[in-house]
Amino acid sequence: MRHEAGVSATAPRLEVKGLTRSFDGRRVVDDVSFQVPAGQVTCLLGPSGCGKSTTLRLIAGVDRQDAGEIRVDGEIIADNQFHQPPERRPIGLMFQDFALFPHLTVAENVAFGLDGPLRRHRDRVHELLSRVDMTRFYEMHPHQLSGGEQQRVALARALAPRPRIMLMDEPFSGLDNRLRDEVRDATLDILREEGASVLLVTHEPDEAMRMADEIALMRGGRIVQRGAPYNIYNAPVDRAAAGFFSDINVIRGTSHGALTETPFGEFLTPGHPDNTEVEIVFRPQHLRIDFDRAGRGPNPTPTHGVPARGLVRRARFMGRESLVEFTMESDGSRLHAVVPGVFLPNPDTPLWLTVRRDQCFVFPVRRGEQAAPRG
Ligand SMILES: Nc1ncnc2c1ncn2[C@@H]1O[C@H](COP(=O)(O)OP(=O)(O)OP(=O)(O)O)[C@@H](O)[C@H]1O
Repeated sequence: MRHEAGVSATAPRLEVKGLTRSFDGRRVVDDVSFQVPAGQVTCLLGPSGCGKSTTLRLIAGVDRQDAGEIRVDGEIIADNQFHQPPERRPIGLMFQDFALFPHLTVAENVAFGLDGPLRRHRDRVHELLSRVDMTRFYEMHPHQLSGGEQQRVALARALAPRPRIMLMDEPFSGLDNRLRDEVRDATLDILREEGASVLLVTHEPDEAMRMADEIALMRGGRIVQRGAPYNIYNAPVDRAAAGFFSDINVIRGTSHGALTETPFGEFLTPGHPDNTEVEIVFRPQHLRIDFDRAGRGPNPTPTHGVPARGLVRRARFMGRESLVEFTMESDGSRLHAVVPGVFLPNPDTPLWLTVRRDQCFVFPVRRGEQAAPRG
């Protein structure tokens, strides 16, 4: 590692600044900067192809950036001149195709990244296997283990050299749903106990919300938003960021005097100049449903505004909740509601809908963006 004068004792464990990488003239990682503090989990979250894995590969050192720098505990491991080889970086890797070596036993696999033969590392290997609850498999070979067990051995192997940072690229995607939650939580506990900082790549918002202290949302090679899961979910920077975490409803209107008229009454749209088109975005769980009483709905309230009538298009039971799709009488647009438990009204049932005002996000309409679907 290149040592520099003035390295701060409180430097982040991992710091990435202005990282850029192009392939065939296309920037797939574009000026990416973020930090991972010691002992914390940061998730790079984004759709397929947005540059998450490439970012991870640059940090691992298996690929080289065109520009930018990477520091660990304040010390440069890669910049425009210097490139520390991957095996010298204090970084552990767990990738999707985490394949264990089939001809080595579980213990030999775990000892693989340590210098010298297994007999010199028996204590450390035992400690790691006990931590992942796999000591009884010590002498076995990978083909004798289930997917989840192999995953745990892979974690023990990655942890063996005591990496300061663990890079994980969709490491749980090969596991079935129930096993995944279990392995995910156990892995996180172990990584925290070991004091490793984690950078996890995933395209699944649920996984990021479950694991991350901080989420860095990526799109088109750039980080578009960073923050704690709660903040990213509840204060998305734009419509796409809101829509990445759940279905969303979108109502369009034109702002006049910081107000926008909609079928649900007027919405406050401060900061949007007169005559700009805006989108009012909210999640399906914030669309409230009331029964039709002789052609009337509930009275308007400050929290829910004015009710608007919709006809049920279809309703589906999803297990813990029901998803009801409406066609709005006012303009034929479609809205979705999520209702806890079982609620399966017949198609064409008229119902009244209101929107939780404090759960709405207002964004300017960008050129080329699609309008909400119509029924
Ligand atoms: N070695 C390469 N040569 C050319 N293009 C590449 C190379 N590696 C990645 N790319 C391209 O860079 C873009 C980003 O790829 P990357 O694997 O980083 O995305 P990702 O966000 O991890 O996606 P996924 O979730 O599907 O793995 C993609 O369009 C990919 O085709």
